[in-house]
Amino acid sequence: MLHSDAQEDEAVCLLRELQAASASGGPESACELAESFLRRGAAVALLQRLRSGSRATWAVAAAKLLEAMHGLALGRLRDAGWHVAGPGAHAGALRFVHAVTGEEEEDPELPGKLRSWEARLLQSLALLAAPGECDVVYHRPCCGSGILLEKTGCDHRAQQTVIDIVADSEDGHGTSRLRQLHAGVFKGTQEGNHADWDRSRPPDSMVEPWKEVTAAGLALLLVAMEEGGSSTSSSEAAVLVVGVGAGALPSFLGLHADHIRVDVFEPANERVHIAQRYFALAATGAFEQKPRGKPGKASGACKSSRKNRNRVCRRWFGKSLHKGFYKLRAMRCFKELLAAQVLPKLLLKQPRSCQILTDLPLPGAGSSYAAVVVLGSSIATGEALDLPALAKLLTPRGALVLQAEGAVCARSLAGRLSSLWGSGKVTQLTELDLQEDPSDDSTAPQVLVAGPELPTLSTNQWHRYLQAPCAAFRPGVLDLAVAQRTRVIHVPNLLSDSEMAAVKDLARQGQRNEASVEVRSAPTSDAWKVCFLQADGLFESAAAELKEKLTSLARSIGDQQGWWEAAEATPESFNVRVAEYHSQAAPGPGLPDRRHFDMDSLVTVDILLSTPGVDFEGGEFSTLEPSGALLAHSFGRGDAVVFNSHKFHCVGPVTAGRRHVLVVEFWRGPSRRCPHRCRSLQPTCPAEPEVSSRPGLREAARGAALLPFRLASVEEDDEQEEALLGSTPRRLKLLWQVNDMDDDLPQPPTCE
Ligand SMILES: O=C(O)CCC(=O)C(=O)O
Ligand SMILES: [Fe+2]
Repeated sequence: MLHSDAQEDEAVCLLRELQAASASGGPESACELAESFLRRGAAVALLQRLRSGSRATWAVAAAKLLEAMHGLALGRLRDAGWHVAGPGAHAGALRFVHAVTGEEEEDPELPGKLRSWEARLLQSLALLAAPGECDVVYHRPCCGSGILLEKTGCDHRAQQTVIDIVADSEDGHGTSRLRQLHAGVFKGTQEGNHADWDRSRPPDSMVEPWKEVTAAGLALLLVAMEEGGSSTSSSEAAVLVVGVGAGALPSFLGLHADHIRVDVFEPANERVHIAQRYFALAATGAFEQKPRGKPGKASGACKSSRKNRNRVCRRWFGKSLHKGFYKLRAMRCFKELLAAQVLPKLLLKQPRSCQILTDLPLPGAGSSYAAVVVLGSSIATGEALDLPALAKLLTPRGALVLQAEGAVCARSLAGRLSSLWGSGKVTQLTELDLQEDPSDDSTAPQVLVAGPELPTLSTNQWHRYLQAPCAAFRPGVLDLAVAQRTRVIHVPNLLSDSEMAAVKDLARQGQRNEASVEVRSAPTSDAWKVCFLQADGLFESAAAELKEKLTSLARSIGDQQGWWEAAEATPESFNVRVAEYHSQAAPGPGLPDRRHFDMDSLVTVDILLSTPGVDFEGGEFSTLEPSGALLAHSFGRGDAVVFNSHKFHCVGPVTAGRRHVLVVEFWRGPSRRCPHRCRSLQPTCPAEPEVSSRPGLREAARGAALLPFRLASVEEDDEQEEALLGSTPRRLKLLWQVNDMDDDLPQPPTCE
């Protein structure tokens, strides 16, 4: 990009201004000045000029300005006790340590007034200023072309920026590249409201934040319900996505639901161009601007079959993937070649293209959609949305799925949707967050779903329409909210001394197989070790009687307590999922997460094998009750606590000695023999011994294409009293679970 001397001067002038402010008014006013530069869109412009390198003076001034701004933020943080400890876990982040408390934070709070996004951006400027770590690959300012993009009345919303961040990957092997799309003023690499694509993964993996997973999940569910309702219908199911963004949702649907037609309404050619060229969106349609160069360099999905990868690896390297491929890891040039040119062309499944529409289709013109999805910050405020027009595009059972930005926007959108179909046909969704304080959802992302025949949202529906076709069994667990109201049953003296000795002996045998031991306190310490006794069938072969005893105990308690529908409880569908021998030495973390639960299991039997107060101190087992209080359950050596696996439970830190427990989880699936806590809903787990030794079986064990996530829990938001009165929409909290089936398989080569 050409720039005039006037613009060149601008960088130098800004720098002088900043230096003068630092010298005279102190860091406070210098920080304010720096923030005002950022508010006016200076960061990307500075970075871009820095990269251009052709104008030495300009580049030097830009670098100095970025460094000076970064220095101001660091000075402020240092004053508050925070020091840089190194790169953070995420590309583009720094890790800070507090000198007094020792706390580690990627995003420590700056004291005083500096809590804005500008402050956060100031903190990450080091990355932007360090050559080679960050690249602006596309930038189109919306007004003006100087560093300061300010134009009266312009909020720079139309500005589009694509940046690449190159940083050390977590495993320390080379680098990983993160690509981000920012609409509007660049607010820093850590800011939430942008598309994030880790380019070592396929573009559909951009569907990760809760709101996107929710939109994708609802779209799939609505389509499946539609198809389920009229199997004779000849017309193909369709979804309309309003606004292309980085193309994450259409890419996802095109890959995981390639029988669905996906239309994308996007009148701005430039946005389609960005999604195609920089985010590998496969698109067709009568939009004007064709992408320049090769579309989507690293396009496609790493979901290709291992067989395919091996074929290509043999062709290119004369070796198969399993035998020695990883030795080539160090050869970066190979990796780059593989990632950029070989894999996309030869290996990867091509997603079905979406169709770009530059005008909304006319109602009744042959297009009706099971779901119309509106995501993205620029339209999420909803003002400009013609909801009645979108509503007319729905099939009779279809629904609108809208992202709302914050609670205020959600309320106003809900009001507008209610006027279409009545408040009973609108549901407001937020995240069921197990980690965070559940009382604070004012800033949580929200998704609204509304339609003339709004479907019931439940894990049962999800299972029936989307999971059942590719899962061998239904977990049949209680929804979380119901499970919290169940009781913990104390069974004194369940195991005799000799039975406990036998368990310890079993653990000694199990520990010989390194693969069946997991260090849960890693990387901080090795205080807490878990040995999976069911691995290789050890638990069932060497402890058959004990297994029988625990199974019948767990089953009868569950029956008695009503933890499942009587009709579901057949003896064949109640088996040991995992038998864990835990050993935790002081100082050990316990299991601090108060909302931890044993997902997908029905009953957990937890047997204490050490004497509290003698063998160990601390390590108290508690449950989080619906009242919000922690209820401690004291149990002695040989005793068991038996509880519904979906009830929240936790363990206090072990402060002295060593605590041993045997934790056995039962589920609807088959008895597992794999060396981990299995998450596969297939008849066999890919990591089971006989499966992993036979590649053919292994492919089969993965079964039909599973979606990468599923609906794990739906909780009614009972804090919302008006909802009960029927004056506001229903509010539900959704929890999504990752279906990471490939956990135990060798990872595909990392692409750059
Ligand atoms: O240590 C315990 O008593 C319980 C452990 C547990 O809940 C788990 O590992 O899931
Ligand atoms: Fe647990």
